[in-house]
Amino acid sequence: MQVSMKSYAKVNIFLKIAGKRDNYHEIVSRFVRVKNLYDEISFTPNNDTNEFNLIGNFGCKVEDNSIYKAFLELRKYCPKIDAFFRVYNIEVKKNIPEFAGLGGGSSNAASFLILANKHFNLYFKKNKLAKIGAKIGADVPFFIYEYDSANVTGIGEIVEEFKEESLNIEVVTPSDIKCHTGKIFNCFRDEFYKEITKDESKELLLMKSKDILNKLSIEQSNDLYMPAVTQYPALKEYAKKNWYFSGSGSSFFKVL
Ligand SMILES: C[C@](O)(CO)[C@H](O)COP(=O)(O)OP(=O)(O)OC[C@H]1O[C@@H](n2ccc(N)nc2=O)[C@H](O)[C@@H]1O
Ligand SMILES: Nc1ncnc2c1ncn2[C@@H]1O[C@H](COP(=O)(O)OP(=O)(O)OP(=O)(O)O)[C@@H](O)[C@H]1O
Repeated sequence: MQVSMKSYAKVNIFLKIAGKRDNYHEIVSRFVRVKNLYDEISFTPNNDTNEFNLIGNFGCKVEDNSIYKAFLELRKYCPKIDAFFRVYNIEVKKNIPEFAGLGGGSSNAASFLILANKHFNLYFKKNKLAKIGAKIGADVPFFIYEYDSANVTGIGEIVEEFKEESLNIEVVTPSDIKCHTGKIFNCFRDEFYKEITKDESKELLLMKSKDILNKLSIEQSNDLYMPAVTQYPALKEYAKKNWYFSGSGSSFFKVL
């Protein structure tokens, strides 16, 4: 018996900083799922290692993997999953590039929690799964709710569905530039710090994604763009008209 689900990428139509919270930043952002770019996560039988077994093309050790971290968090609420994952594998067909501003690791963690919630009949509600997910990464709550478009605030834990037409998004990820999220937030804090006003925030959160991109430049739409270009100057070569920057990068995207 096999269970599986798609683990989508996301882009940030806009990402503005609204304040600081310890060494994190409060954000005001529109997240949109990219329906044609996803990993596939499955629980598959025949794990003969008698321990947690994660199969997939990752750039990090198992103990640093967001899926493993999600497993450890969920096990606190449901110890029986330990025995299950000694005889079942977690297999991930990776398509989302890492360090790309596409939420790959966060999306995988959320998909693991959603799949396990169903498979083990835990009946945890979305807000409980989102609370568990928030401990693993700031973007995990967005993926837990499974909205196509959402307004995300707080440090990523406040997720409100935004109803709009389904968007067709094209993504380009420079293969040779790996953007470290923490490094880019720190550069923003040190060299580019400013906070969005309440009025501007209110206006953007009400606007359709296409209208936002027609109104704002790449620099205006994402506060992390200039810090990213400062840290990784080679990004400039990829900046083209009507292309925008997702999260902390390195990906650019276009709404078709
Ligand atoms: C840039 C975004 O991807 C936008 O969607 C998110 O804000 C970042 O989400 P993420 O990659 O899941 O971030 P995490 O892995 O939780 O945090 C990585 C590092 O980014 C910085 N960070 C992250 C999120 C946030 N709201 N403020 C921050 O300052 C912190 O230094 C943190 O140590
Ligand atoms: N399941 C996973 N899939 C991809 N990367 C993962 C995973 N678990 C941990 N990581 C690690 O997380 C780090 C960042 O990867 P991730 O893909 O989440 O960054 P990102 O694409 O920049 O996401 P974001 O949009 O949140 O910044 C890398 O070191 C990567 O190896």
